[in-house]
Amino acid sequence: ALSPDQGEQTLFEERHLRYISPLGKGNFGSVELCRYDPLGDNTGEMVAVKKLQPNKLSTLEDFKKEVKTLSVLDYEYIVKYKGVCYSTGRLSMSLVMEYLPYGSLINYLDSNRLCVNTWRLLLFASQICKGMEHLQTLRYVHRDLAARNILVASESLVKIADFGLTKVVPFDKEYYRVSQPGDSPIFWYAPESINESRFSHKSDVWSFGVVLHELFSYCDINSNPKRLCMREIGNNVQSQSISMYLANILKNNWRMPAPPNCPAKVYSLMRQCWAYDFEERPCFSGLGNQIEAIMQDERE
Ligand SMILES: COc1ccc(-c2cccc3nc(Nc4ccc(N5CCN(C)CC5)cc4)nn23)cc1
Repeated sequence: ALSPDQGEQTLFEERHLRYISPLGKGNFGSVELCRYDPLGDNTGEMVAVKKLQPNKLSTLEDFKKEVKTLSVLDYEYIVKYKGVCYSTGRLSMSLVMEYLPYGSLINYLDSNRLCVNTWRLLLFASQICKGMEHLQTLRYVHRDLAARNILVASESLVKIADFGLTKVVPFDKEYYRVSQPGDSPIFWYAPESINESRFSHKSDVWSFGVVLHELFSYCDINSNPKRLCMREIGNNVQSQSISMYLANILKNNWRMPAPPNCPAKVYSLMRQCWAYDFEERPCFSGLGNQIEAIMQDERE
């Protein structure tokens, strides 16, 4: 169990957690929709329960760090932590979070592209940007910012989820270096993350630029970052050398093209996030200001 000094842990009793349906699977384990119904009369609240499957990649220790990370993050653009559930007998534990009814941003945009206009895409972008700004104030680096990890709470609210890869930047450094990269989402990675496993707020800004591209592509599978990069690299490249080819084309200043009908000012934001030199990339607060300015223009 997490010791009491690691923040208050609301304990959910497994016997009151009623399984309803699967919400998704990842290399960490699975997330299920449950109703927490201690009264047993179906009046309990719906919750998203992330069950840990300890395997070679993710251990109980990693999971406890993820729980700790989420439990200290209390912000409107970050998925809400509710508590933990220790399963009787079995070693594992579950993370209990608020349930966001609209699901992942990818599914939402793909099935609502006709009724989501530029202004709403910019609203979502500004919310993600504010969420990232909050993470930065706590010296957290997300390391896996991608549309697949953004959840939709309502037609006008999205939240950042999945802090499985999040790390705290040491107080005496400006970056976090990862030892074993594992199965990394390299198509969302900044060059220094691909080449040196170096992660910082500025590498999160690079990934934010990729999320902007996903937003303005309405998460269309045909313009998915992996597909666009692999088309440039050549689909017949062996898998172990893909990151080297990707690092090369980025070094030679190739970048993903603007999504169809993407406003020039928005594509310019993406290109700022994709500056090769991380010192030239904007910070999240500066990005937030630029997005709000473009929203003003879109409003008129
Ligand atoms: C990788 O998979 C997940 C799945 C769920 C979550 C998660 C965490 C924390 C809160 C939370 N709320 C929802 N809501 C949600 C709603 C609907 C759906 N889909 C409904 C339609 N189905 C066909 C697919 C899932 C998925 C998630 N998902 N969710 C995170 C990662």
